Amino acid sequence: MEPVKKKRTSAIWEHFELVSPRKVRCFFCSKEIRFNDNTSSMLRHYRALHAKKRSGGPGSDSGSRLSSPAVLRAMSSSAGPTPPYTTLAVSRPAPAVTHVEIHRPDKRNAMNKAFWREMVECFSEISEDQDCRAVVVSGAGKTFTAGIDIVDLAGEVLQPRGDDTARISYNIRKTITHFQESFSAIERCPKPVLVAIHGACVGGGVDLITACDIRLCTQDAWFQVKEVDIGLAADVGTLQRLPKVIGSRSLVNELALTARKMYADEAKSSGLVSRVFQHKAALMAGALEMAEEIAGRSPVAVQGTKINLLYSRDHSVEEGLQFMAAWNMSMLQTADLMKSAQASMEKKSPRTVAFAKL
Ligand SMILES: CCC/C=C/C=C/C(=O)SCCNC(=O)CCNC(=O)[C@H](O)C(C)(C)COP(=O)(O)OP(=O)(O)OC[C@H]1O[C@@H](n2cnc3c(N)ncnc32)[C@H](O)[C@@H]1OP(=O)(O)O
Repeated sequence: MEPVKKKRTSAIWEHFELVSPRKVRCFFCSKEIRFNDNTSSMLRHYRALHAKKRSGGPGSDSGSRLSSPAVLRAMSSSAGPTPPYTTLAVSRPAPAVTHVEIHRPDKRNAMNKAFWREMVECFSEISEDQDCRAVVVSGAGKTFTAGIDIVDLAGEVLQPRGDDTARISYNIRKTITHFQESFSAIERCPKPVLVAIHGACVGGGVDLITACDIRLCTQDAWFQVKEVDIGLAADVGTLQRLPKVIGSRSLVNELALTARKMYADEAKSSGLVSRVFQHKAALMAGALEMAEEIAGRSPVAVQGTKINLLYSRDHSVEEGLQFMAAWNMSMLQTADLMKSAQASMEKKSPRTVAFAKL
C-alpha cells in the first residue's frame, strides 16, 4: 500500500501539509518534518510544541477559531496559485472575505515580474467585487516574503532598455512607477486589507504591508527594510508610508538606514503591527475572524471609514473634517444607518443585519 495515502487518514494530518513524499509542513509553525512509515514524528512535534498552546499563552493571541481545521486548511492553501494568476492564490474562506495568498513558497514568495502585475490586477478586481467586503493577505510556506526577486531585479532594473540616457531613465522611471502601483492598488482598494505576516518580511514585503490597513504577525515574524543592503533606496512605498505607520521618526530612520531586523515584539511596541499571534495557524484564524467582523458591518460605513482615515493621514485636521462632511452628506442617507442603529438598540450584533451590496 502506498504509505502517504495510508497516513493521510489519520487526524494528525489536519495540522500538516505534505510538501514532498517524505516531508510535511506544520500549519502552526511552518517547520518541515521528515516522516517515515508512520506519523509518530508529526505527533511528537505537535504534542511537544502545539498541543498545550492551543488555548493561548501569556502575551500572545491564540485565535479563537484555532480548533477549526477547515479554517486552517482554507487559509493555508497548498494547492498553488489560482488561474489566471501564477503567483497568487485567491479564495473566499468566509462570506464576503477574500484571501490573497502570495504563492511562490519555493522562492520564499519573492516578488517576480508576474507578481507585480498580478497584484494590480487582483486588487482592481477586488475593488470592483461587490461580494467582497474585507481582504486578508498572507504568504504561503515558510515565510511571508523575501522581497523583490533578485534574479528579476537584475534583468528588469539593471539592464534597462533605451537608446540614450534619457530613454533609459524614462524606462526605469516607468518600471518603478509600475512597481509602486502594485502596493498603491492595495491602499486604493476601498475594502479594508488585513495582512498576516509570518517569518521573514523583507524589502518589498515592508513596502507591501505598509500599504495595508491592519497588520498582524506571528511571534517568529521579522521585518527588514533591506534595500540599502542591496544598494538602493527603498522606492515602492516604505520610505513614504512607514513614517506614517510608526510614530518614531528616529526608529524609521534607523531601520531604513541600517537595514537591521526588527522582531515581532518591537514591531508590536512600535505600532507596526497591532497583534502578535503564537504561530501561523493562530494568526490565520485571528486574521479571518477580524476580517469577518469587518465584513459583517455596513459596507457604506466600513469603506467610508477606510477612505476617510486615509484622507486624514495626508491632510490637515481641518481639510479632513471638510472632506468628511462632504462624504457623509450623501452617505448618511444610506439605509444601512437605520438598520444598524435598530440592531444596536435591540442589542443585536451588526453582523445579524443584511446589508445591500456596495
Ligand atoms: C524597482 C525596485 C522596487 C523594489 C525593491 C525591492 C527591494 C527589496 O525587496 S530588497 C530585499 C531583497 N531580498 C533579499 O535580499 C532577501 C534574500 N533572501 C533571504 O535572505 C532568505 O531567502 C530568507 C531569509 C528570506 C529566507 O531564508 P531561507 O533559508 O528560508 O530560504 P533560502 O534557502 O535562502 O531560499 C530558498 C529559495 O528561495 C530563493 N530566494 C530567496 N529569496 C529570494 C529573492 N529575494 N529573490 C529570488 N530568489 C530568492 C533562494 O534563492 C532559494 O532558491 P533555490 O536555491 O532555487 O532553492
